[in-house]
Amino acid sequence: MEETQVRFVIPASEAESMAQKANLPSVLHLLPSLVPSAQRLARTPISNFHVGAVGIGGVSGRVFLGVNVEFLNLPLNYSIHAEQFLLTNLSLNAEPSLSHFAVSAAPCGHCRQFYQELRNASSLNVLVADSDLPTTTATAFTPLSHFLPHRFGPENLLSKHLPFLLEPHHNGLSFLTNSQPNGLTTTAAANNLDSLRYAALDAANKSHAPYSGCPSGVALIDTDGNIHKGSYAESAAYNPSIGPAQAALVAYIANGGGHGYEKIVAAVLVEMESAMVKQEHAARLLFQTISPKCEFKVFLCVGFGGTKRPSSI
Ligand SMILES: O=c1ccn([C@H]2C[C@H](O)[C@@H](CO)O2)c(=O)[nH]1
Ligand SMILES: [Zn+2]
Repeated sequence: MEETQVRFVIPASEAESMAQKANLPSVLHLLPSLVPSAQRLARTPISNFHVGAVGIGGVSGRVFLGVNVEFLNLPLNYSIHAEQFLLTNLSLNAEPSLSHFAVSAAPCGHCRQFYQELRNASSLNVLVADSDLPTTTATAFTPLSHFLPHRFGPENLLSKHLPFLLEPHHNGLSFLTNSQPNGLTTTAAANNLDSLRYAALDAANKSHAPYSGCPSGVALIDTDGNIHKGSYAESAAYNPSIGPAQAALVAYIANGGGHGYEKIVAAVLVEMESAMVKQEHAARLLFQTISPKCEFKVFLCVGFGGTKRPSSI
């Protein structure tokens, strides 16, 4: 498919007309056709292996893209998989469900696990749009349960009455009184400190952290004065979780925030004072490494923490 500037979120009406123009029978067929365009947006300084994932929102019909992102000079577990990027992109655009997605290579075990956080995990339709596969396999959506038949998931730990990933969350967090640290020194960032703090608090309130009860959020600002925010999202299996700093970088990339990261001038993390799981050191290291001049501040909050911890046996 011809493209120069495919965007990370495509409105439903535009997706419909793209499908019609390309003579495709439905928007579902558009998903694999956009995978190569998504792949070109991947940021892979380490592997040079470009993964693209393209999904459709179950409620709005919008089409969302995801790409893999690797960071030089950091451990590999700071990387973001295309499938995780895709879910983060849905979350930051308040899309409450994903029904189908196409991806350029078979999703790894870690992504199969991360997708268990969705209420419709078993019936989520996946298409591996790998041009090396026989066409029969390459054109069929298959339920995620086929890729991960014997699953470990949220219901092993929690009640299904709690919100799943992508469903609306409000963690009831507010700032600790008198928790104002020194202001940021960069003028643009200092002028926007309140907006940044509240954007990070909002992101923390939307965080999916039912397993630890330690939600968090990050907001960052770039040299154009644009604010990008991201919410921490946990997995029942812990390790495929996505940190709040990575989630904010997904927003930065998806909003067209520029090629490198040196435009990021300040970042604010909001997390709970009493948190057992803290993001501060990991987030600071990430921003320091990718944008050495970026100022990084932490604001503590209090609150219910959103969801219940798993009960012990
Ligand atoms: O399911 C997968 C497997 C791998 N990758 C990325 C991670 C890394 O950037 C590169 C090589 O593993 O591909 C994904 O995005 N999704
Ligand atoms: Zn993966």
